[in-house]
Parts: sequence; C-alpha cells; structure tokens
Amino acid sequence: MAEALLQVQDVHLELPSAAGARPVLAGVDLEVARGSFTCVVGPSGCGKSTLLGVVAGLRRPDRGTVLLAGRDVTGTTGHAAWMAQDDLLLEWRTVLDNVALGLQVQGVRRREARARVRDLLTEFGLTGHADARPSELSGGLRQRAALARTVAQGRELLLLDEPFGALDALTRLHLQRWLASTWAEHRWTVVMVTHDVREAVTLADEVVRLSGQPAHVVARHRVDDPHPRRPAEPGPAARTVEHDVLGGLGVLTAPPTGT
Ligand SMILES: Nc1ncnc2c1ncn2[C@@H]1O[C@H](COP(=O)(O)OP(=O)(O)OP(=O)(O)O)[C@@H](O)[C@H]1O
Repeated sequence: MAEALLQVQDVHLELPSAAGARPVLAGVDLEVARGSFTCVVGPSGCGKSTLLGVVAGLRRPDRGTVLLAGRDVTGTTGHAAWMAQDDLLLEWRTVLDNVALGLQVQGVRRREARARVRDLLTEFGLTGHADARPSELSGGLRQRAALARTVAQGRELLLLDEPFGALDALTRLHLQRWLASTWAEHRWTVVMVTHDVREAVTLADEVVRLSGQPAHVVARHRVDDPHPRRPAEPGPAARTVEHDVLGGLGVLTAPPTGT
C-alpha cells in the first residue's frame, strides 16, 4: 500500500442519549493511502458522519487516535476540508466569491483568493457562472461549486459527507462520472460517506463497511478497476464489490425457491 496519509486507530466515542451516554463508535480502525479514494458505507444512523467529524477533529474521541502523515491530529482541526450534503453556499455571494471563501477563511485576502480560484472554476466547468448567485445554478452545478470551495482550501484531506445525496438520480449519475474523471486527474486524498453502493464502487479504491451501532469496521473491499470509471458501466471488480457490500448490508435476499 502507498504511504498512509490518514490512520484512525481504535476510535471510541459515546454521545449523549435520553438514557445517558450511548456508544456510537466502538474501536474504529481506518487507513487511507495518500492520493486514494475511500468510501464509507454502513447502515443508516450507524455513525458514518460522526466518524468523519472525528477525522476532521470536530469531535474528540473518548479513546483512540487520528494520525495524519504520522502526526497526531486527534481533536484538532485544520488538516481536512469538509463538504456536506447541503451545499451551504452563501446566497448573497457570487459563485466566484463562494469558492474563494474557502481561502478567505484561512486569512487569504479577497482579491488574492479570487485570483487563485479562477483556474479551479474553469476546471470545474463553472467559468460561465462565476458571477452568478447560487440560486441561479442547477443542483448539479451548486454541488460542483461547493466541491470547488472544499478543494480550494488546499487541505491534505477531503471529507465528503453524502455530497450528492440530495440530487435527482440522473444529475447524480452525471456528477459521479464527472467526479470520477476529475479525481483521476488530481488524486486528492478523499474519504466519502455515501449510502449509494454503486457510487462507492465507481469512485473508491477501497470501500469500508461499518457495522450497525456501535460502529466498527466490518469489511474493507479493494476496487481494482482502472480509473476513471463510469457508474453506468461498472467494471468486474466494481461488480463483485457491489454485490459483496450489498450482501453485507443485508440488501440481497435469497432467490425464491421452488419457482
Ligand atoms: N450531537 C449528537 N448528540 C447525540 N447523538 C448524536 C449526535 N449526533 C449524532 N448522534 C447520533 O449518533 C448516531 C450516529 O449518527 P450519524 O449521523 O453519525 O450516523 P450516519 O451513519 O451518518 O447516519 P445516516 O446514515 O442517517 O446518514 C445516530 O444515532 C445519531 O442520532
């Protein structure tokens, strides 16, 4: 395996519940190679977003460690950029200024931030929309703008939490294909949470499956098909992993007998 950029080691976390505290993460281990794409899947509500929060340093685990390039970053922020399902674009700013915000929050002056993100807008197919307000964009373009803002931060790690979860099925397929080819050019280190197993096997080098609550890693599946891939035409490894993951999630039922 290439050098591990991210190592999550034996992470445990309890969260408050009506009955007191409830374990949500119970001994999660994860290793993500630099320049690789990892998708995290698991039953609804098992703790996928919570795990991303721990990796980002927004939540400090009760036990366990998060290492970035061997450096202990447990409970600290600044090493990862986060994108959620809700694009959180600011309606009163233009697309250019929304993307530039990723740098401005780090103290880069507005003018320089705008200059630096122009190339990114071109690459993300947003040049013609630089001066538009987010409300003028389609759902797919909004997500591209949000992703551009996330990438613009220049962090070592991108954490994507169901970034296409709110899109219609066709737009989602287009964006998956677009992200697959854009990622293949850049090779950002990505950890992405998704409920869509086809999306996971299209994008990921490795699909990590979490158990139900309290969550730990129950399976890791390599997807060795070459990049970039297409969601509508899964390769042999993607098809196998998709089947295995769906089986592990209990989605596949035995075929009816006696027919
Ligand atoms: N701030 C909080 N306080 C208490 N419990 C929380 C908090 N945030 C999340 N939880 C609980 O922790 C559990 C895991 O939530 P989380 O959102 O991480 O799951 P998920 O796997 O991402 O969910 P989904 O599949 O619905 O996207 C859930 O039971 C949730 O209700």
